[in-house]
Order: sequence, then structure tokens, then C-alpha cells
Amino acid sequence: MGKPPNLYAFAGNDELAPSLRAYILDAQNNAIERHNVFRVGVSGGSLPKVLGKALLQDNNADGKVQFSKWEIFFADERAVPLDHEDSNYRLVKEEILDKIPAEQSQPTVYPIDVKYLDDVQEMADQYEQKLVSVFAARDSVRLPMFDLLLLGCGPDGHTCSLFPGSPLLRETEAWVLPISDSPKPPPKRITLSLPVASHGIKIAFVATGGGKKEIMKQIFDTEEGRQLPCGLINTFAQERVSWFVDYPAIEGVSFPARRGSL
Ligand SMILES: O=C(O)[C@H](O)[C@@H](O)[C@H](O)[C@H](O)COP(=O)(O)O
Repeated sequence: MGKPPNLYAFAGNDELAPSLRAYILDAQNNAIERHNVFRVGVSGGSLPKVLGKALLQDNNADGKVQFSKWEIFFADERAVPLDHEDSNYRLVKEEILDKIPAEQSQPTVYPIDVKYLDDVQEMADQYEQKLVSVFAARDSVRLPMFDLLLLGCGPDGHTCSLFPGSPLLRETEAWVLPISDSPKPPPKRITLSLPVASHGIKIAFVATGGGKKEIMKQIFDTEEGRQLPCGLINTFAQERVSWFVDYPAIEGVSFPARRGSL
């Protein structure tokens, strides 16, 4: 048995952001030392805004965000044009990429191929091929290993676009999966599979607000919650997982949280 996931709690996003930044910088520096690149998978929802807050602070105070070494992939994406209001790419662009000061280099970003908006299976296959080309030939790695996965947690316990009870949770081979009937709109999406989403060197969840407290209680304090997508990642990845939450999100949670710092 490994160690349990880490649960870090803060008064609000302003207090959470510097610790998230320190955690990301540590993952970045280790990755650059290991292979001179930082491969990150990122979700949508409320996450990109918090990431912007964490990453776009003064770049010299506590280490440097080296965006030129970043390769950003989407842990899940909606099958919509890249400038559509539902696009996770658009969110990441508006909250982070567009705000990187001009003197810094931009990261390499891997959006979905919008040629396949009408065929999510093809879109998922194409995105998987992108991962294959970056993470090595398919037959030489069983799973791509992200240096860091930055994920959200839905009020039903979903993460990426892996929803509770979905047959997609049983996938063991594919890296990227199509969805045509997502319970959260829009219905058509692609997502990393559970084995890939559990395989990051580090995995961070960001979950804030009182709307998350019931699901946090389930995920951390109940057996049933451990079967939800977020709970399964906790179980599979154990101490490689860190949760960054605010106090309202863990009100009533018994699982011990470290409050106020990493
Ligand atoms: O495309 C999506 O729907 C998101 O990637 C999704 O997986 C998100 O991370 C969670 O729904 C949490 O969203 P909030 O942080 O907004 O609650």
C-alpha cells in the first residue's frame, strides 16, 4: 500500500494560487532536468482561471515558469470550434496563453483537430496519434506519462470527461476516448482514458467552492466515493495525487487536510 493522496486546503483562490504555483514549478523543474521538456495535460471548467492566477505572477520571485519548455495537451476537450464559448482550448488561451508577457516564449499547445468535429471517434483517434508521436511509438510505451496532469472535479465526481458509471471507465487499451452523450453539456467530447489520467508523474486536482463539499466528503470519506472517477484516480495514483481545495470545499470532510500551505 502506498501513501494516500495529499489534500491541501486554503482560505480561497488568492491563498491557493501561490502554493499551486510552487507545486507546478517543482514538477516543471524536475521534468526539465529529466528530459528538457515539461508535458502537461490540462482540463477545462474553473481550472484555467486558477492556473492563470498561479502561473502569471511575477516570474522571478520564486522561480521561473519556463513556458518555452511546456507542451500543453488537453485532458479533455469539447468537440466545438477552438473559438467557441464551450472550448477548453479557448479558456486556456484566454486565461493563460494570451496573458503571457510578450518577452516570454509561448508554450507548444496541442489542440484538437477541428476537421473531425462531426466524428468524435476519429477526433479521439487523431488526438491519440498526436500523443503517440510525442510520447514515443505506441509499441514502445504502454501509456503516455505526463509530467503533470492538472484536473478538475465535477460535483458528481467526474474528472476529465470520465463520468460516474460510464463504460469508458473500463477502457484499458485506448489512450483517448470519444464521448457522444456527456451528461454535462456539450455532449460531444474527447477525454484521456482512466489509465492515462492515473499515470501522470504528478496529478493535481483543483476543486473550490461550497458546491464541491458533498462530493469531496464522498470521495475522501466513503467507499462509494472511491469508485467515482476522481476516487479511482486517488486509489490508483495514491501519493502522486495532490488536491488543491478551499475551506468551503472540504467543510465536513474527515480526511486530514494540510491547511494554509504545501
Ligand atoms: O470540459 C470539462 O467539462 C472539464 O474539463 C471538466 O472535466 C471539469 O474539469 C470539471 O467539470 C470540473 O469543472 P469545474 O471546476 O468548473 O467545477
